[in-house]
Amino acid sequence: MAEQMIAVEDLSEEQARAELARLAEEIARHDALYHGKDRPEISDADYDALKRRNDAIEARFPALIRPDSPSQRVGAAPSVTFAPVVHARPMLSLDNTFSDEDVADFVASVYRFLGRLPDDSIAFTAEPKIDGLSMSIRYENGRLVTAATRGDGTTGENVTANILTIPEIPRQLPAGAPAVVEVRGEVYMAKSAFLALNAQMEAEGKPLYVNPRNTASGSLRQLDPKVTASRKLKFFAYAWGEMSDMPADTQMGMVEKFREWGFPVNPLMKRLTSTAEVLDHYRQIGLMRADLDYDIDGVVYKVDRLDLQERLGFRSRSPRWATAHKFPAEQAFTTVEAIDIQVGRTGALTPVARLEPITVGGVVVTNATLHNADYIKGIGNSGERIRPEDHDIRVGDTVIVQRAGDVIPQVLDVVLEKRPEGAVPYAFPTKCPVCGSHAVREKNEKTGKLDSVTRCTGGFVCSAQAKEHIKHFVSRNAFDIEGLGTKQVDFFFEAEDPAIQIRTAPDIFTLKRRQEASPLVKLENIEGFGRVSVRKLFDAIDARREIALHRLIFALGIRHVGETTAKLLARSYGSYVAFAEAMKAAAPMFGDAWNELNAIDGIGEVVAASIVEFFKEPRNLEVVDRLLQEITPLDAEVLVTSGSPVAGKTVVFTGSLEKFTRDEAKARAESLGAKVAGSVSKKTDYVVAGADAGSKLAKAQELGISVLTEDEWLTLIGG
Ligand SMILES: NC(=O)c1ccc[n+]([C@@H]2O[C@H](COP(=O)([O-])OP(=O)(O)OC[C@H]3O[C@@H](n4cnc5c(N)ncnc54)[C@H](O)[C@@H]3O)[C@@H](O)[C@H]2O)c1
Ligand SMILES: [Zn+2]
Repeated sequence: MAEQMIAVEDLSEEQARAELARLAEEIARHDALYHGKDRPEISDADYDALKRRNDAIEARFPALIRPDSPSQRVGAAPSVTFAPVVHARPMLSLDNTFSDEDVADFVASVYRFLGRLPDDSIAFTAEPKIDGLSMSIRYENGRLVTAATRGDGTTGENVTANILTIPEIPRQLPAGAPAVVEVRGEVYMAKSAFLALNAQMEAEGKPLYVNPRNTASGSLRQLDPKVTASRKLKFFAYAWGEMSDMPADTQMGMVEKFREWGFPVNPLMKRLTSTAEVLDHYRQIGLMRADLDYDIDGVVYKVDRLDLQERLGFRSRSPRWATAHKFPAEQAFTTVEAIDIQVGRTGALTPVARLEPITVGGVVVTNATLHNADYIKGIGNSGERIRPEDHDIRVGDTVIVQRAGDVIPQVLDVVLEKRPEGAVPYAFPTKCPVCGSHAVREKNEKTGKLDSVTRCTGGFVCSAQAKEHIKHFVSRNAFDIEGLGTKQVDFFFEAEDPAIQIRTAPDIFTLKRRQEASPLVKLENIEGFGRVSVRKLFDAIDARREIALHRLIFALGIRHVGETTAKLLARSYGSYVAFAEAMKAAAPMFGDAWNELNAIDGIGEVVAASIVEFFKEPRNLEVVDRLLQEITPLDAEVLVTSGSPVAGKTVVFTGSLEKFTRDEAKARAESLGAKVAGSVSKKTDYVVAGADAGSKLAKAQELGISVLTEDEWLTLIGG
């Protein structure tokens, strides 16, 4: 499809002849793949485009129409695997319409053909176009005798044994049905059955099926009817072939008869009289499309009155009284030209496929998300296979792209047959493409497995994340700088002039100096800032040049380090220098510093790893150093855990205490690293009993736990 095609109106006769020959061959090849093998190589939309080009050339050069032209043929030759069935009446295809104008043209052509009938006097039926395969089922004297596929329209394949495995197709018609009845309709596989089948294939480690249509067709055209039976196929009746008697005189009436005879018919079929109504129903069905349990690819319009159908008759491959109004294709094939990495506001590295532009669902798609490293390999979020092992996505691959509703386009699968030689598996970057910091996959706390997301560790410096980081930095529980709200941060971040730009946290504290040094660009002259507000802003910034340690730690925006963790860290290490040194020492993720960090109650391995990654990244340290030239973190009151005789011990206070209140006792014990519990258990280390201690004391004695008086407790903790 990529080669430059000459526009139809510019073709010379010689070129047109050659092009028609090429199209005849190419379309025949796709027909054989699609109808014969159930293995299309191009999307339906691309196929339809080839057909339309063929039609357009033939319309310009009618003399060049070939006997083997795709415009004169239906389907593909029947497979020799099945006995041939010559259809009593041919099984034709449908003309396609793609736009509202096409539909209006169709309606107008019907009126034109039938002679001057008053506006809106011709009724049309509108019903979903089921994406399955058409089937003709013949009944003689009420009994099902043959079932045949469409084949090339004249001769189909005898699949009677397979059709008999579909329970919702009656074997016997009720008394009163005509002697010869050929009911035609669509065999399809419900989406739910398709998903269940694929789930089973996956469990058995077998390759997955591509879509319900091909699977239905493949399931039906099986030599072993048992396989067909296991596939739970379904049927909708909507047309007929030979009928020894006509039981109704409208399309709607015929379908109603089928329903009475026990055939499933589509409930969304409607009889309508104006183009506007018809188009409205098309849109209604379009809205329901995703929720239906079967795939549809359009809406079929048919003239309702059978006498009018007869007058309209047929073209070579389709009736003049019907048309299929197709939905925009939601899947298409295209090639991956490159895989780029986008860095999100939280530092997530998201791979994006740059695609050769393609129309999907009526919209041009040039990019599709590839989610994460696992998705590229064909692994889902819970570690399950979503594509076969060798279907990893590579640059140069031909892929199936899907766009459903407003969802970002996705790459569904890879066409292995089209993988170019030398295509190599995609190597996911280990460094952030924006800032160069190293990127990591975290371990999931619950499962112990690697997180699917790869993240940039340079949160503090990475420009992809910087704006969000600055907003976090100035937020209420961090530096709490009044006058630097979201709007202002956006303004300073986007400012071009270095005198007013804030791109990293230290820039906040140099803003005033830069302003004073800049005679030209003055904040107070910029709309939204007055002299007063500028002075207030600088005051607010200066007021934070001394900052509580936990606020600074929180402000760094280290992943997983919230306010509570920041406080724990501040109280554990006391000063910024001690904290930073310990974190650098913990980098190998073993040894004393690492163990000490993990021993802090409330800090798990994931949090610890995240802090260590932050301090491993020299880019982060460089910015923090610049920040520390501007601010002074205040030391925190250190929580003495090491060297404390009660660190890690569990204490229960009971009875009425005289030397301290319950709250004081608890706070003191906790500051020494002890846990204070409300009840006595085997895990209790000490029970501190005041006067009138009751059941807790008894329990402690029973369990043999040390019981201390208030004084003994004070002696133990050193007063
Ligand atoms: N991707 C490929 O390589 C490739 C190749 C060949 C065909 N195709 C696709 O197959 C289709 C072309 O095949 P086609 O010639 O069968 O034409 P068609 O599918 O566009 O229309 C005719 C068929 O619609 C079906 N149909 C479903 N619901 C119907 C209803 N309610 N009333 C009447 N008919 C209904 C019938 O089976 C009928 O034969 C197109 O969608 C085309 O894109 C794709
Ligand atoms: Zn980065």
